[in-house]
Amino acid sequence: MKPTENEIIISLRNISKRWAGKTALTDINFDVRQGDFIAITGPNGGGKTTLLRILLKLLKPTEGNVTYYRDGKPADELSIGYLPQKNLIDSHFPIDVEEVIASGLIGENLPSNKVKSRVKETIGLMGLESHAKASIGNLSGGQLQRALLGRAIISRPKLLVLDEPLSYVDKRFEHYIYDLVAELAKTTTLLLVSHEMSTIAGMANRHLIIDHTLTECHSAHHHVHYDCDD
Ligand SMILES: Nc1ncnc2c1ncn2[C@@H]1O[C@H](COP(=O)(O)OP(=O)(O)OP(=O)(O)O)[C@@H](O)[C@H]1O
Repeated sequence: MKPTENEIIISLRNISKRWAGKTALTDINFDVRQGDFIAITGPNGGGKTTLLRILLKLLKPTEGNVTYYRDGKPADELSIGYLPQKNLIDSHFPIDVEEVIASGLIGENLPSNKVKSRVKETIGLMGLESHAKASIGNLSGGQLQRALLGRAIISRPKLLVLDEPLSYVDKRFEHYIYDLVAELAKTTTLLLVSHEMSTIAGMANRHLIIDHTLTECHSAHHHVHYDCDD
């Protein structure tokens, strides 16, 4: 599939990142367009998470610029839902599933009854009804992953950034997440980091390999070798 011709919502220009002299990313340039479903893959340590964090403005690049656009004009903010890699979460933080999911609505200024109904709906969507009051430290890896995915989607963001959404999720729920992502892709711009060759990356319309530099592939069969087939 060809990239969509819709308007640009994020542009990255000449992004480089170095940590203590070690280069994580070199001269990355790309645009995210509204309606894109972008799958990002690449070897361990290639810089995928670093790139996502720069794109989310959680991390400053050593060089280069990230610009958000709304209605074609540069904007300070963009509504983004983010599912981080599970190992970036402190699961000892004393917070329960309902609170984690509700925290995805911070800044939305919704009335409390609306917040309640959205939380309930999202908990149902994530199959976490029986764990709503469980502290996140007592969840299995897959349950925590679902709670974090619920937090990422509850605000119905314009862009959803998913870093390895299938890690820790069991086979049964994996299919459920495929279907959910397919459904979300109809209305939401998606950026998905996925290690392995997977059906989920096959749903994307653009495929990027990040191995310190960026390569955009024009077929979806590159995941095994981290190399474009074409
Ligand atoms: N906070 C940090 N301080 C120092 N170096 C870092 C930091 N975060 C990442 N790095 C380094 O930057 C490089 C890219 O890491 P990053 O986590 O972005 O890769 P990745 O492609 O997401 O890897 P993985 O597939 O293992 O998740 C690695 O060499 C890593 O050690």
